[in-house]
Amino acid sequence: MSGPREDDQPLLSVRGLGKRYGDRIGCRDVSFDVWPGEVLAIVGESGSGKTTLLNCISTRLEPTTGAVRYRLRDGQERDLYEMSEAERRLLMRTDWGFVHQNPADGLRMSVSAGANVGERLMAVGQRHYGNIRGTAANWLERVEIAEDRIDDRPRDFSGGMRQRLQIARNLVTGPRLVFMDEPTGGLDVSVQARLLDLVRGLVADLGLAAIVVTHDLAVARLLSHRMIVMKDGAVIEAGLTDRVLDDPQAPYTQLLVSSILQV
Ligand SMILES: Nc1ncnc2c1ncn2[C@@H]1O[C@H](COP(=O)(O)OP(=O)(O)OP(=O)(O)O)[C@@H](O)[C@H]1O
Repeated sequence: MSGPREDDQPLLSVRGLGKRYGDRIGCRDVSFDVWPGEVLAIVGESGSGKTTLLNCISTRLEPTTGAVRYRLRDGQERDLYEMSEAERRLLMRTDWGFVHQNPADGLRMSVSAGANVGERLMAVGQRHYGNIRGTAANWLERVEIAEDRIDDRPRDFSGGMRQRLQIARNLVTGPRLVFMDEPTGGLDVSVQARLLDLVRGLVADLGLAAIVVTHDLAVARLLSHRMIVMKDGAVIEAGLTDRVLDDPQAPYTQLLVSSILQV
């Protein structure tokens, strides 16, 4: 799959990004671009620095070195770490989504499914109760949650339903970029397959850009246009997903790919 490039400027540009935890390296000298409508996968084994990188580019963790630039809706490009805290918070609310591996981290477990989706609309200024509930109901349907569950709480949902609800909560405000941290981790294989299909369809329909962290090459294959492979905090290979998986260049990537094929 090749990424749509209807736009000639990247949405997000990461340059020379590094994060140290004391003497320990989280990630180092990472550079890449994400284009509008493109899905980028960050893959690598446990401890390779994927989560550190995702947190640094989504402003959840301040990098030690480097820059992350983001192109706003008005076309202006801004360095995320030169923005004020208030500007960053606004961006996170209006332009970005963040799908956690554990839905409990991204949902309010004790309020209804409808409210979980609806309160995000209120956070961006919508006030009309009927419209908010209507939009929430519509989004629940889009993520295949039955209409009669709208007043149920996510703590009474299955793992797959919770994850689909978290996705609806993130997409309802029409973000341009969504970060996903192992979005299918911890789910049964059949549930994973269905969720991946759903995410793939939604991302394509909405023309969303997404950055997906996964240790699972099958997830990268299914969702992403392009991927970067990390080892010991550094990017050791990057390219179109099909190219990297079908013809890996770095010995480490060859090992990763062949170990999956043997399973
Ligand atoms: N808060 C922290 N304090 C110290 N070291 C950390 C911290 N968080 C991560 N690290 C270290 O940074 C390196 C990268 O970790 P990171 O969690 O980013 O990897 P990962 O690829 O996301 O792994 P996993 O798939 O297991 O989540 C590891 O050596 C890890 O021990």
